[in-house]
Amino acid sequence: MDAITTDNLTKRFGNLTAVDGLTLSVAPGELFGLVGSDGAGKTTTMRMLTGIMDPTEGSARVMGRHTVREAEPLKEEIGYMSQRFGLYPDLTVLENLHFYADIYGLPRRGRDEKIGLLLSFSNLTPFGKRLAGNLSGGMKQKLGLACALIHTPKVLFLDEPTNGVDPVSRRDFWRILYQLLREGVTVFVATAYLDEADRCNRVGLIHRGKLLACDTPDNLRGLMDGTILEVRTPDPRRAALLLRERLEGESVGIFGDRLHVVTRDAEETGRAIKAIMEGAGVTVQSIRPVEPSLEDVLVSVLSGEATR
Ligand SMILES: Nc1ncnc2c1ncn2[C@@H]1O[C@H](COP(=O)(O)OP(=O)(O)OP(=O)(O)O)[C@@H](O)[C@H]1O
Repeated sequence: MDAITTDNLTKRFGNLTAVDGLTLSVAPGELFGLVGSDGAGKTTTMRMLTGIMDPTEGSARVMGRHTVREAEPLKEEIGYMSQRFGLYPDLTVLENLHFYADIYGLPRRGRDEKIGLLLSFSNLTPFGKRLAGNLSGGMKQKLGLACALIHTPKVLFLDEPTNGVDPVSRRDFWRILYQLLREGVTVFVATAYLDEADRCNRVGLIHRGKLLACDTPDNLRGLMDGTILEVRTPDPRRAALLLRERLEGESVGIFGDRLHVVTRDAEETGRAIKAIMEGAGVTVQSIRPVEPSLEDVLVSVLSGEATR
């Protein structure tokens, strides 16, 4: 049995279709990433999968439970960390965990052991008595995760769990997720960070409610049409403006201090880039073909969508 299955899952708000005919399945123990920009439909998908919101059309099952007809028993199988996860800032770390233990009706016996385990698992043991409101952003996220795990769920839903968290805490958070995976938990994570998507077993790219592609990160990279030329220059912004204006039909993206140009003819385009930039007095440090990143794939799939 799959951990998650959806069939034509759809949600409309008036004229707006927030989630449009989503059909996918996630295997038990899999780490699945739902990737898309703001407003793509990730949160709405999560709300339907966790039984909080009913679909307008279609259906979903999680651990075999129908998300509408069996919403109550479903809640025992899943943990959900939403974007505005309900931590109580005036309660301590320990009190927050006890609060969630009460909500899930965790028996008194064994409760302290479970909370102790979760605290050490999330590296929060020394902070048990600190008010949640006084925790750093990264620690808040870890406490949120610990609370979502209080009842030992089989499937964990995380909605942009590391949004706004510093890189070190993000890495820490992912280390904890990998540990959960080793324990057999299925993780469904929504993220706008493509480096995080790259850590998933499979990734679904969602845009305007539609699933545009769904595969392993490697196979998604294989979807790239053409070669990526990486251009290094001290002035990437000016170079991008110039190349966008002068290179016909090629897509030009800025990736930090580099440009990525997608082309079907690497040699010819490489020569053209050099001539255009040098002609305009913009220094070319190097031009070389590179492996596409997931971000390249997303940009390429979305630009294909835009011209459709
Ligand atoms: N309750 C609602 N009523 C009306 N429109 C809504 C509602 N919830 C979401 N939407 C709209 O549905 C679309 C998808 O929103 P959703 O929150 O699912 O996207 P998202 O990918 O999670 O983005 P974000 O990360 O910004 O939350 C958006 O256009 C949003 O404005």
